[in-house]
Amino acid sequence: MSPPGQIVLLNGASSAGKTSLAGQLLTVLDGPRFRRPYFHLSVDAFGAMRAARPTTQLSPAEVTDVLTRTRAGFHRAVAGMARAGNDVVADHVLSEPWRLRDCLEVMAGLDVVLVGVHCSAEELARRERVRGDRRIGQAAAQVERVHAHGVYDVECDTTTTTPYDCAVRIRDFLLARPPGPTAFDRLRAAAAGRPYGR
Ligand SMILES: Nc1ncnc2c1ncn2[C@@H]1O[C@H](COP(=O)(O)OP(=O)(O)OP(=O)(O)O)[C@@H](O)[C@H]1O
Repeated sequence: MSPPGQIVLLNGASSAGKTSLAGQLLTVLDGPRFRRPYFHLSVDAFGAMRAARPTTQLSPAEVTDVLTRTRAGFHRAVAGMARAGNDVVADHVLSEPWRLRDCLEVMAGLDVVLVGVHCSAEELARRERVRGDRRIGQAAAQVERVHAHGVYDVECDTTTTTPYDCAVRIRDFLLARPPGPTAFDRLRAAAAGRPYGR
């Protein structure tokens, strides 16, 4: 079996530009320093795999259970791909604390690079209006919860930066990663009540 792959985990509100950035990353993470092709695993794509049964047939609690299982399965699929030796760009919305806790647990022992994908509230609302398939204001309402844990390895702001330039910023970070604990290391230590450096 190959050595485990790397997980580049993009976290940001809806419309922050995660999908666009992931597409660029798959192109930019190339060349002699990136010997294996990255895969893009998207939480939205996992949702789209579900049978399109009308949710009216399910109680609100059942809908919540389906969505929770979908996301828990996504976390395990991302970890499984990496454990099989694949490098992965995963995009997610860490808007509920359990999602991050679950990723910290199921991705234990793997190299995870946590990327904060930011965007201004005004630009999020503009994108929602253009897309037409998102409720206006939904993304801005998520922002605080999505970034509540406050720790990243690298961050980008898509408000005025193109997906390509954000991808180059992340590539440059990966090529010159500082030594020391990763964001996931620090979040795990904080969860265990022993913050790094104390
Ligand atoms: N850096 C950027 N600059 C300008 N527009 C962008 C940028 N990134 C994404 N967009 C636009 O914003 C919209 C949402 O982008 P995208 O689907 O990549 O976001 P997302 O974070 O994956 O959203 P969701 O979580 O809702 O699927 C698209 O119309 C896209 O073209």
